[in-house]
Amino acid sequence: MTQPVTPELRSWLVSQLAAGHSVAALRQSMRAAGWQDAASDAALADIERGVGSPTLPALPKQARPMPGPDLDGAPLYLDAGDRRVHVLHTVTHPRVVVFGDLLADDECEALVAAAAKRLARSLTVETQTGGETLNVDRTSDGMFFERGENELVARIEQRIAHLLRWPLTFGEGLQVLRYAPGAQYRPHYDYFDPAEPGTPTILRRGGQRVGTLVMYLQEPERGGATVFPDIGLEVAPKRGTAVFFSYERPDPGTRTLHGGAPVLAGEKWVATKWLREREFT
Ligand SMILES: O=C(O)CCC(=O)C(=O)O
Ligand SMILES: [Fe+2]
Repeated sequence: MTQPVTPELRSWLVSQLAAGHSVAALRQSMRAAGWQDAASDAALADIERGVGSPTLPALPKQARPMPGPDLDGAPLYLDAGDRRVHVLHTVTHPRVVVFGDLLADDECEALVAAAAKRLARSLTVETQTGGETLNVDRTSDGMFFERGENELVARIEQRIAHLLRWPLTFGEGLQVLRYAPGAQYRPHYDYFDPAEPGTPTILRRGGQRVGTLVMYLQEPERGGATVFPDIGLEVAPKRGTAVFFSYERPDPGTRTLHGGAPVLAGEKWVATKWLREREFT
């Protein structure tokens, strides 16, 4: 006999997910409350897919959990667990939020230093082997940290999970990019293009990307804004500041086209955190 999944249970699950609880934690609480795993899994799977079922009325579209800060009451500051973050600028469609003081200067410097070592090594390897094909759309150099790789990375990931109310385990590892003068990242979407043949394989690791946080670690002297051509927004790459945006479906209609404008002088460093629909493994 399968237990019925009531609309109340469903909305409770949605709110718990939105509050940042992991699917694993919810499954455990449901088991403790006497739910059969099959019933929990069915409810969670339906919510993750954002669809209804015969026993489960479909949720209104806006109820699908998405990452994002709690802007109720138009706060000027947000509690990110271990840090008070400034709300500098918001856009509703697409959802864009610019945060000030998300990272301390010494955190930015330490991330750059740790990434620089790895970047230097990977550049050497590439020169020796002939390297990967040059991507003309992105002329920056990049590396990835493992999730929770060191104390600093773990602390920043925890802060982001708190601020954006999205489980830490749904995030990809932090990516660090360095833009030398002249380097840029042409406008693109961060979601995986459903029309690309490789996309189904990529999606097995945690579903689509649904949100992006670009954190500025080192500011160039000129240039290097993060630009959103569809909405005429340019975010200055100020150290410690970050821009967040989300996209509830992999579609240009989300107006999340964005890029890194060419750096005109100096060096720009950013760290990007991409958020997936589900646990990223
Ligand atoms: O460097 C920037 O301003 C944008 C970076 C970006 O779009 C990305 O990492 O996906
Ligand atoms: Fe991007």
